[in-house]
Amino acid sequence: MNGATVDRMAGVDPVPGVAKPDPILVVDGVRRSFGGLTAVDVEHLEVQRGTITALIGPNGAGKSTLFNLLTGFDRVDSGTWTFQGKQLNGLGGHRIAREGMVRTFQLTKALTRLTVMENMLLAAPGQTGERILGSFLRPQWRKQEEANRARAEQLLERFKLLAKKDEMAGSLSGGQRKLLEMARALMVNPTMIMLDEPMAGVNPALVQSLLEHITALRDEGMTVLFVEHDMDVIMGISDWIVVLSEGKVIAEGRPSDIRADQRVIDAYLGSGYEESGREPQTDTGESHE
Ligand SMILES: Nc1ncnc2c1ncn2[C@@H]1O[C@H](COP(=O)(O)OP(=O)(O)OP(=O)(O)O)[C@@H](O)[C@H]1O
Repeated sequence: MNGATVDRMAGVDPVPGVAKPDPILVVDGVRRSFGGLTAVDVEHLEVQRGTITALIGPNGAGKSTLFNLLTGFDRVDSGTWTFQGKQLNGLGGHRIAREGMVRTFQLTKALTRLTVMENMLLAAPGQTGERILGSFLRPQWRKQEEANRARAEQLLERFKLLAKKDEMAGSLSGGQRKLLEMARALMVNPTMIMLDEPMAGVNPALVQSLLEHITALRDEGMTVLFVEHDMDVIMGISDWIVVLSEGKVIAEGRPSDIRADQRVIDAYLGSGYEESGREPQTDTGESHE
């Protein structure tokens, strides 16, 4: 399961902005400021199809903001990005999800007062607006609903949540909510999944299971981009790591490249990381998304 056992990035130089052989996502000149603060300033970034890529960096580096911009939950000040060759600027989150790029949130968005199944069905394609049409085309609508329910059951089974399908999402543990969040994201059958801190607040017993789910998605051909602070997780499953600091990509490479990169050690990992193999000293407080 370790990204290091197969080099999916063979021949790619560990240089910020480096071109990839088969990029699914290409970001150019994406900038976003809040008042006088430049939160994101990414000159060029490519994400290789079919890999697990980690986006790491200190608190406030701009990781969540970049996720929000690319997935249509915030607007860029300038810049463009393409997903599978299609420019996504200006599209909202639902449209972008329909293009095949979905994301999860740092603080899970599971609706606590709906059941697990209801949460899944809400994430299904065609949930917004199409119900009105559905009232005129009821048989098709019912067929769609049945297909959505079947897919939801399949995914809940995969994520070991099927037994909980009629329970309120609010009754799930933190880790189970993360699993539900992943299952929900998969309802639209995406090509790429972006996970914002999938391990935050997860009981260690479930971390391994989440890791296996993430690597399984990659092994089935999906592209995974994830933000995470846990260095063991990052180094263990990533094919490639992108390091953001003050909104800019300061390094990218394989885990072995990143571990040895002096700029990354200075900006994020801290001296002593290499010897101890420990997590960097960072506050992972979830004050915002
Ligand atoms: N809506 C907002 N309004 C004002 N400032 C914001 C907003 N969102 C983010 N910021 C600021 O932009 C910078 C980047 O924040 P962002 O949340 O993207 O960082 P991050 O790398 O995801 O951090 P963390 O690891 O703590 O989640 C921070 O200085 C943050 O305070």
